[in-house]
Amino acid sequence: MGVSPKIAPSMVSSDFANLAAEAKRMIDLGANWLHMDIMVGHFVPNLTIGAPVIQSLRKHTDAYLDCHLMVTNPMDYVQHMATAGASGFTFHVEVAKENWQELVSKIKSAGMRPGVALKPGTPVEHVYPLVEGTSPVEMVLVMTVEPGFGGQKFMPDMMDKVRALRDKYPSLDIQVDGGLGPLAIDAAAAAGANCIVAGSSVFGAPEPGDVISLLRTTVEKAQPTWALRE
Ligand SMILES: O=C(CO)[C@@H](O)[C@H](O)COP(=O)(O)O
Repeated sequence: MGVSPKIAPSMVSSDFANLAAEAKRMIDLGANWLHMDIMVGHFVPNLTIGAPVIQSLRKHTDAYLDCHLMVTNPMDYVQHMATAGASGFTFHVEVAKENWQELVSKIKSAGMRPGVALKPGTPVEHVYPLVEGTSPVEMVLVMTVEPGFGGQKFMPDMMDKVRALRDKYPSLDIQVDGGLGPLAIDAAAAAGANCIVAGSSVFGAPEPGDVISLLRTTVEKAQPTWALRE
């Protein structure tokens, strides 16, 4: 199995006034990626950060900045995010429509890694063409809450999507995001997720490093079972 666990604290749960220090703390505690939620008041009813904050953070870290764009017009943000120093650019399939190939090419040409996300109500089949295209995405993000806010409850029904993706694409990065922590990780890892986003469970823990390492070891233990199931 070629996919390694990638644990990505969701920085929307961090202290934004101390973002550089929070980012360093997470990487020092064993995080692989930093998950950056870009919300601009449409597509989701919340506002967080944009390219200027990514640019500021980039001056303080060389970590992989895994950017999830909850926007209706992802194409408009590709160059801004690349210039700011984003590493991954994940857009939503619900807004990608027929121009997704151009969007993926643009993301790659700008030097970022493309991913596609789907909301809880979106059938998993909608992302298959983007994984199988001539210029495919490199990660699928299965939302396990309605996007927009941290601290919501994990939706176990979404694991059918993760299982379907893992059975179809053994070496694809499959990310889950929303309500992940010590209680939900067993289900997510067993289904086949290897990229784990966790906000409140990490930042709210007395020992965030213990949560990061539990998330990682649970994925590592589940990995050998993925190829064995019927
Ligand atoms: O993108 C989102 C929500 O839209 C997530 O990244 C959450 O911010 C994760 O937070 P928790 O559910 O882990 O608290």
